[in-house]
Amino acid sequence: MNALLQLARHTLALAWRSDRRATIALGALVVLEAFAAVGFALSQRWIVDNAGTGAVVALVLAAALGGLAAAVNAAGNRIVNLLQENLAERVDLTLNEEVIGISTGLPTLEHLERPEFHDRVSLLGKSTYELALSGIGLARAGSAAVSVVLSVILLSGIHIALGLLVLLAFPPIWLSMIAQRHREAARRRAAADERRDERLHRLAVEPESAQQIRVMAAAGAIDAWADESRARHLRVRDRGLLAATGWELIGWAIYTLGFAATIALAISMVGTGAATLGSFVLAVTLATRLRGEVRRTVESIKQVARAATAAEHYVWLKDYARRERAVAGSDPVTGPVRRIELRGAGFTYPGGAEPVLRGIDLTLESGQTVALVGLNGAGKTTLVKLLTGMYAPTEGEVLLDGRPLADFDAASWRRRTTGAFQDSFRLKTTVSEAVGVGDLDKAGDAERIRLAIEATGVHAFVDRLPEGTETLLDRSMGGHELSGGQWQRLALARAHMRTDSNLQVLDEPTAALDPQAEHEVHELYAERTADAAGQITLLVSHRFSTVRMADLIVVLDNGAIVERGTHRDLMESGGAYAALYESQASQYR
Ligand SMILES: Nc1ncnc2c1ncn2[C@@H]1O[C@H](COP(=O)(O)OP(=O)(O)OP(=O)(O)O)[C@@H](O)[C@H]1O
Repeated sequence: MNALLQLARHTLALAWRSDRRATIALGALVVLEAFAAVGFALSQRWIVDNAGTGAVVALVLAAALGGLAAAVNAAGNRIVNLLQENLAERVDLTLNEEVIGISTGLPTLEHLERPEFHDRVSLLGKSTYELALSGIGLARAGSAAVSVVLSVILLSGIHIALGLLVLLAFPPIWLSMIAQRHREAARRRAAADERRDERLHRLAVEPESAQQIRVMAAAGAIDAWADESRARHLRVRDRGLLAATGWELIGWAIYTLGFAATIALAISMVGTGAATLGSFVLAVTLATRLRGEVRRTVESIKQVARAATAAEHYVWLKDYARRERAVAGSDPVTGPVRRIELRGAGFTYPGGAEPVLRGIDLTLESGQTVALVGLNGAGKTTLVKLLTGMYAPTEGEVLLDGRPLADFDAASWRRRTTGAFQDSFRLKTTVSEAVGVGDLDKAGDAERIRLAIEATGVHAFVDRLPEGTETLLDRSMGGHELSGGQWQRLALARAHMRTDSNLQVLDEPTAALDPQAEHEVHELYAERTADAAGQITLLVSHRFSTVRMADLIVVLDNGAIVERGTHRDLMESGGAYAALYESQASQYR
């Protein structure tokens, strides 16, 4: 009962937030429907019993009542369906916004590593229709119940056995609830395969992946993997559906037998004179309608049960966000941070068996450029994620001027960080929007955007675009497409927007640039580090010509720091760094 009330509260609030007028209109129509059903049956009895008695007024009133009830029923149904569609679309939008808000409002990105989070978001996304209609489903179940009670009172007046017909409603209702549980459990089991299927199939139509898939002639294989996942999730869902249908059929078989017995009883009562013909018509009309009411109740219950599962995902997501926010720090990062430290820091990804970072002790001082080097998979990007507060270390801590990063409000630390990354995302907006978003406070400042564009060399190709910085970067919308290197430069300009950052991270953002361009970019950031008070630059690169300029070079191997020092120190010590540097330099020679 408590869960039902919670569901009603959540879904009504959602519907209310999405479209007030539609919610009120639907509520009013559902109440009218409850009385229309009984009104129609009563009018039938009065018409039959008064036919041929000369009671014209009674006949006219009975006919008017019948007509009105039938009209409310027919028109009501149609309007309810229309309003429901409309409301469902709006609730869908509201829910999407809320889920995005929950995801982006979380202090770290840890939730994105959790399959359960993705499963619940995707199941919720597929159930917004049910969730939108569940408030109305509950109201309809209530209205059907009122209608059933009124029918039972009238039927019992004819014969108590007819009144008991209502008991027959319980097997289909109860068994349909069991059926629904089977369906939901199957959907839950199928969710991961369903996501994989969708994701793989999407690869074929997204421009970034479609080309590479064709070059490798891998479309068939990827399609086959997607099909395997589809076959698996459909098999699981079909099995659930089969079990559910079986339970529902048993319920309706019991009901149909009872219904046939009732009609037989009503016929025999008219035969023995125990009931008038009008009462017989009333009994048949009510019994028939009762079947409709039971069916309506069963449908509403199904809808509500589906919505209850969706609401459970919704409540889970909200609770998850609340729990995460409750343990997150709230102190704002104010003045420039002079020292960022990692102390005994280790990290294991959620669900991961092995730590990918262990025992990291490292201090970054303001004014320093620190380079991280190491083989693929050594843990460089993960270290960056800890420093930018995307993940909290699972061991040890990150300190800002001696205080744990966990004490600070994550958003305020992010406002003090900036960066460009190896897999920078392609923001397909206008050039100025794609750059301006690097510092939202200055996103409308054309002068600031221009400076960022010029400093990073983006103007060299943007000025040749048909509408300059107002050019739309989206081919699918008739806009312009950039090359891989141009997209990377745009990401660098975005990172350049923020002038009051404390930590700037360059995590291989120049892989697609030519060596000369890369060199210029790193010089630019080194200048920024020297100029701005409190600026710390963290550089991840595989190009040693760039790395050698750093004040401190840190070599990571298999999640641990194995060497640190300046280029000269490390070359003199002749360790891992010197070997890596030599092997790259000899290739150039
Ligand atoms: N989101 C993730 N979930 C689980 N494991 C991950 C995740 N991201 C990275 N890893 C694992 O963590 C280890 C370190 O990865 P990381 O990206 O930090 O390495 P890297 O040194 O930056 O490598 P590269 O030079 O290839 O960019 C790898 O073994 C990788 O498989």
